[in-house]
Amino acid sequence: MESTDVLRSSNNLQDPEVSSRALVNKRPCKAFVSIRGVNSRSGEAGCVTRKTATSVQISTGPLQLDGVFEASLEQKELFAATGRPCIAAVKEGRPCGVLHYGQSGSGKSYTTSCFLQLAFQELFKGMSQASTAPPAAQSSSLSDTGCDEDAPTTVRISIVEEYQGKLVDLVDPASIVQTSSVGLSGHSQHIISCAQHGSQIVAAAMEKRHTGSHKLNSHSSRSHLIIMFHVETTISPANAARSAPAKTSATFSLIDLAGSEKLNRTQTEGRMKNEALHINSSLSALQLVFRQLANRRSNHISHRNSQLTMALKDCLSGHGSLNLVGHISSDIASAAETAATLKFVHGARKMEVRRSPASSPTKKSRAELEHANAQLQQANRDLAEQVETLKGTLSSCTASPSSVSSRISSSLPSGSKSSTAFTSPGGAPSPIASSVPSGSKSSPAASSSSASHGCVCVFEDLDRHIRNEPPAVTSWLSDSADSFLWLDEYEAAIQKALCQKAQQDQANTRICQLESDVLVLQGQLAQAGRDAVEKLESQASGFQDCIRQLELEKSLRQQQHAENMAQAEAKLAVQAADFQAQASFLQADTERQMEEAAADAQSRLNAQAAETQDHISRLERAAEAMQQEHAAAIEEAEAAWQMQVANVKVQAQQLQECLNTCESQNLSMQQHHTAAMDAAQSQREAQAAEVQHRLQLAKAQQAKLQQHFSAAELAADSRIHALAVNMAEQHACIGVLEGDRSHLQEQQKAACAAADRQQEELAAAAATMASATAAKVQAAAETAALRTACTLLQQRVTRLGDGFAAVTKSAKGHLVTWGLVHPWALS
Ligand SMILES: Nc1ncnc2c1ncn2[C@@H]1O[C@H](COP(=O)(O)OP(=O)(O)OP(=O)(O)O)[C@@H](O)[C@H]1O
Repeated sequence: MESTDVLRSSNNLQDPEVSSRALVNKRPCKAFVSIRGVNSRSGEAGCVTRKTATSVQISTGPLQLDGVFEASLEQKELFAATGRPCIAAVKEGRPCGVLHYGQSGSGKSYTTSCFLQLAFQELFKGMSQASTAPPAAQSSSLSDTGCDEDAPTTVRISIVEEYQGKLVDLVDPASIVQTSSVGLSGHSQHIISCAQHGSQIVAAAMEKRHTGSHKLNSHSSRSHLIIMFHVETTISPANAARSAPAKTSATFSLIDLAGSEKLNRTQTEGRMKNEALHINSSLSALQLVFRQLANRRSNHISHRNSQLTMALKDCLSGHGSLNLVGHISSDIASAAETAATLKFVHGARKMEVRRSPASSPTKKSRAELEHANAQLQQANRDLAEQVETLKGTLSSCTASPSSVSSRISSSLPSGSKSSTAFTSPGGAPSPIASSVPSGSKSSPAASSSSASHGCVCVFEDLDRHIRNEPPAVTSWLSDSADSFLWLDEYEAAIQKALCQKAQQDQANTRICQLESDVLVLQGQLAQAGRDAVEKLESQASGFQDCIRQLELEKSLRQQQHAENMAQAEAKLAVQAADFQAQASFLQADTERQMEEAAADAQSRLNAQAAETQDHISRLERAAEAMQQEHAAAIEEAEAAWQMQVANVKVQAQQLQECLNTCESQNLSMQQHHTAAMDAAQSQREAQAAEVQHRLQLAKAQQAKLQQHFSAAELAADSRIHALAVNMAEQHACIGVLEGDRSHLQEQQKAACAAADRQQEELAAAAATMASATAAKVQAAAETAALRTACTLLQQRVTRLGDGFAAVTKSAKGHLVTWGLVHPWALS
């Protein structure tokens, strides 16, 4: 269905009238996109691709739109689909708009500038087609610039920007642009006569537009640009015969929005950040209006939230229509912005124009009247300007006819400035010549010098002749054309003058018409004002009556209130007495009830006391049983405890015995060591004494021997001689003594060796004693360890005793808590 529509609309692109009708008859808003970046037809990857002529492919699937275009290839096609139908519609009197929306740097301003050139071409092409003037007049009305000055369509342009919440007229900055109930007002309007003229105005205005540079665009628009083409079309008589209005007027708005910006992507600061905030806020207001229009349940449309939405009001209400062009980039980095733009553009297709509130008779007629009044005032101003210009021209002609004549004569070829200028080729006086006063028949130059009223008379006569005998004048002019070429130019001048006069007449007629319209409107307004005043007066008198009635009602109600109060007081007194009686009755009743309750409570208490007693005895029995159980349990626990204590004691005794054994061992070791030491000492002393004794014996023997030797020597001396005999004997005796002495020496050596052995034995005994000492130390350490173990065991015994006491106590506590035993029973 959608694609068929689009096919049809693309066929209709060649026929603006048909497509414009379609545009108005269908949804008020159509959505298009222009993709920039990757060439989607080449199949390169991007966040969005062109699927068909009316759909795009995004990550979530295809998205249906009214047209999809490649920014780099299809600017003209985009204009043909969006701008051209609008221009055709606006010529039929229906307001239209093209809105360029998208992220910063997506190509909105670039496309808008292309659109402007194409729109100018389209506007003026349309004009020449619509013109009903004869071809000769058309060609003659084209000026040197190619501008069509006589076309039946008037195009006025206004260029306004919304910058930081303010509206600025970019063509005439002195104008104060405001919003009104019909959209924007107060902006200057400038008639454009041709595309070139329009381009010049736009170029001058664009220089004043606020722009700035940021990361995404070095020439970024900082304002929303609103270009309005106010188009007034005069419908030809043929059309008028079909009962169409003679004149239509509507506005075509071309809007280049500033780019929606994410501050972190553009990285703007200071003034530009502020601008971005304003831009985003007015874009939000626009999105809100679009959402409200798309939501059928929304009755209020917030056009007044921003100037931008007020500028679009015309297109989004009544018979208006809007073509929304979303500019997107297929660049992956811009995927989020592209998705947001597509969402907005696609959502806009659901919009519906609200006709009900706007078409309420009073509002509609008032808005229309205001609009018509504004248009008439503007037209009046324009016409007054034109009349002034024409008057100026005429007065200059009247004041110095010589200048006109001289202009005419200067435009004539030099050879033709003769007295035959106003005669026919055959010498016959031309109809013009015959009408020209005699003084002016010689030559234009002569006429300029001769008559002060010459030129005006010439024009008036010419006018009369042309009006009375146009065929004669035309045939005369055509006959003369070959021979007197200058007459062509003269004729052109005359034609031009006639045209100007006709324009003046037309303007005067239009002024009269407009003045009468204005008068009618003023009359209507005055009447409406009078009606309103009468209505207000009647309402005021109605209100007065109402007030009087209300006051009457108020006094009546006050009286009634006083009566009601008296009645209420009487009622209250009766009620108070009733209450008093009721209170005394209630008191007696309460006392009785209390007594009954007390008796009842007493009996219940007695029963409860008996029950409690019974319960107590039951509890006591239970407590006794519990106590017995508890005593048995305690006995059992104590027996277990005793056994445990006995075990521990046995262990302690064993340990003590072990300790005693160790100590006795230690003692015996000490005794053994002391005995060993004493034995060793006494043995050593005995040996030493024996050695000493033997030494003494040896010494005594040696002394004896010495004595004996001395006696022998003395005897020998005395017996020198005697001894000589006995010398051998003596020598033998000496040998024996020597043997004794060596024997004694050997004995001494043996005694020394025995003493050494004794010494070694003593050292061994000392070593034994040392090892015995070490064993004693070890035994002492073991004793200490045993003592520590004993202490620990004793502590454990103490702890176990404490634990047992705590367990017993808590068991008793539980018994008391559970009410199984009375505390006194435990105590
Ligand atoms: N279709 C296109 N072909 C070639 N160049 C383009 C095209 N569209 C945009 N550009 C270039 O890209 C740049 C940014 O474009 P433009 O200023 O139109 O973006 P913008 O959407 O209006 O941005 P902003 O919202 O910031 O004003 C300009 O230099 C413009 O010349």
